[in-house]
Amino acid sequence: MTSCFSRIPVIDLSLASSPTGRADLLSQLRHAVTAIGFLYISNHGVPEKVITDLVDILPVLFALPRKAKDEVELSNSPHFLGYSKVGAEMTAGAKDRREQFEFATELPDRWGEASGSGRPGYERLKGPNQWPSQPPHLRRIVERYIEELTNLGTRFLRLVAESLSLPAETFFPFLSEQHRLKLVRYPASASPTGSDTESTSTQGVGPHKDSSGWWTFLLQASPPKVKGLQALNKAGGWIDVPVIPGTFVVNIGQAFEVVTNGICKATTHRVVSGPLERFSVPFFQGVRGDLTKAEAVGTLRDKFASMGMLEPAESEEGRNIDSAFLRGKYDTWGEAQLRTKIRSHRDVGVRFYGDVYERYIHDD
Ligand SMILES: O=C(O)CCC(=O)C(=O)O
Ligand SMILES: [Fe+2]
Repeated sequence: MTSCFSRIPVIDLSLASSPTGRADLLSQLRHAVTAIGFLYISNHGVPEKVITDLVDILPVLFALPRKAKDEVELSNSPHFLGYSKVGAEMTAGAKDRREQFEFATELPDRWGEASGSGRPGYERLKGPNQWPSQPPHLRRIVERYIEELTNLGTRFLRLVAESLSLPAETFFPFLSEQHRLKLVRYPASASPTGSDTESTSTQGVGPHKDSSGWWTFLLQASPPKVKGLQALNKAGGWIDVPVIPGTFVVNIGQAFEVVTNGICKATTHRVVSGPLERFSVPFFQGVRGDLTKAEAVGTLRDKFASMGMLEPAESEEGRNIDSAFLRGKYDTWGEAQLRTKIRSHRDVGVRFYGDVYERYIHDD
């Protein structure tokens, strides 16, 4: 259950290799994943240069002329990869004020091959990136970062499993070969002189639970004076998640909430833009498209029940998880995912997914 937390814990992953620190780490992690759903990790093992290369290239990338950004527009891509301009996305019924480049693990488009016919439509979410030709080295830097975060994600999942008293590799069978990442820029919101931050703040991204992955590993790529990210506690309070250099913010996505029968909650969060421009890089660990609801909910239920984790008071909450995947009419994670993508990028839906477009748009 997401508790009434007032701060987000910082968990030092280097304790994992200390014989005395490991038990401490696992107990801190267990509390963070079952009671908060949001945490920072420090000493995470991703080389500093891999991170600084990415952070340094963001202002250069976003300073590209409009024409260069439009050449890699997301609407060209059946895989929903590429550039989206400010205002292209809506969350919680309002327009988000951010621009972004979306990339993923580089994969061939197997759906489009003759031998791929008959594959489900969601397989088409996998495919090649659209790489802008400038700045130089962008592709190398992003690919290196994806590689490191993929490995971090795997190491982290082992620890989470252990913290829940499960075998270390419990969550691996749910993973996809594709992980997605966004390079995001929130423009500074206009700030009339003398007015306070609250009245000039705008929706960078509205309140949401992450729907596109398993776990999210977020790099806040701006200095600590730049605020914006907030997580919602059980009392309805928005708790600041300030920039802490050297850390990633880690939070639970909806599929993980489903697989853990609601024991680990996907915590609602948002970004409120202020007077300073802000950059961030969320990395969404991918979930296997053919994961069914029955498998997602059933695999661990007996295990959790036998460990006494699904007590009667909690089980109802666990079974009523607020997840589009469970509530929707589609049986696989891949279909639920494709539907979400088409509904937020309708031009891509019309252009590449004509066979399901009408059904996905009108099925609420
Ligand atoms: O930019 C951030 O700090 C958070 C972004 C986010 O929550 C998202 O893209 O899902
Ligand atoms: Fe998010």
